[in-house]
Amino acid sequence: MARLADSGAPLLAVAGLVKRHGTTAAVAGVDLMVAPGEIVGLLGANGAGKTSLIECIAGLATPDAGTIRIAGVDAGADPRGARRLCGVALQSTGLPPRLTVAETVALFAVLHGGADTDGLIDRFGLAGKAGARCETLSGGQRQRLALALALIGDPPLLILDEPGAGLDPAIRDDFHGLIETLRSSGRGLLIATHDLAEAARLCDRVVVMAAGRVVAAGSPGALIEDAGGLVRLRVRTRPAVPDTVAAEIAGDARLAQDGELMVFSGGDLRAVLARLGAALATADIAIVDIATETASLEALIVAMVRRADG
Ligand SMILES: Nc1ncnc2c1ncn2[C@@H]1O[C@H](COP(=O)(O)OP(=O)(O)OP(=O)(O)O)[C@@H](O)[C@H]1O
Repeated sequence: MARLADSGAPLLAVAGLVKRHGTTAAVAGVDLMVAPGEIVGLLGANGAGKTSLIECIAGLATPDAGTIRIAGVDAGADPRGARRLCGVALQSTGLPPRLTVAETVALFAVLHGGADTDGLIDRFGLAGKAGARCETLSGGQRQRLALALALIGDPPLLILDEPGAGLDPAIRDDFHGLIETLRSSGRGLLIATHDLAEAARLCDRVVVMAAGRVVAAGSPGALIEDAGGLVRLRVRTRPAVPDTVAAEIAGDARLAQDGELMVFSGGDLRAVLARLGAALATADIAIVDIATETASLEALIVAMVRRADG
């Protein structure tokens, strides 16, 4: 694992992937990479093709075209070899209800290659539940067990489906901490999520899918920046800036002025900031407060998905 992580080669390289269900192209030509020590978020509306893509990568479905390489192993040529390098925690992977946590971990260890099963149970805070049947676990305990099972065989690539779904905020926070530890160990993680706060917190990059294609990719911050970054600029001065000067500062941006408060929106707000600095440098007017608002990742993705669907 460490050697693979150190090599810098992608842990996942998907190229030109197509997956059809009948006449529907659920995945219509997708390229995707995950590097060692990177968490990539897979976002998109219901039906965008995320599950179909993940099922192909996890070896649960056969693509109609394209290639998948996991830590350098071509999944088309060596599906079993590729599958061993990829740990998967899907929502649809049910836990065996009547088996205990320890029995489940032992069973997966037999199926996927030996592991320090007691160590894994401890590490995921499940030692107190080792003898409990899976059907009695809470949502958070189930998620932790699913992640522990995905790690059996020490795969360098992990695929997680909605990892924080249904968890209360404190437990979700702990769980996110666990995921970050896995990233620091050099693993690559691909996370499908509808939770944009989760994506913004965890992901180094996000890939947005719509209608089977990738419509945007980049770091959460870069996507917001590309989409215009600043959406509103609120400036309070003392005394108020005269109307005519305020209009010059606004340029092509909208301006709402109420005494000492000016709110600029809708134009090139970086240019507004520059003109504001220049205009006030020579006037006897002080800036009392300045606040910026940026687009949320959520608003941005809703807009992108609408654009791609329309
Ligand atoms: N087994 C199937 N048979 C027919 N069509 C399918 C099948 N599985 C998925 N599809 C279709 O493929 C498209 C992509 O579905 P997919 O489940 O991959 O999307 P998704 O992004 O995972 O959605 P969600 O967020 O709702 O889970 C949808 O139009 C869906 O109806």
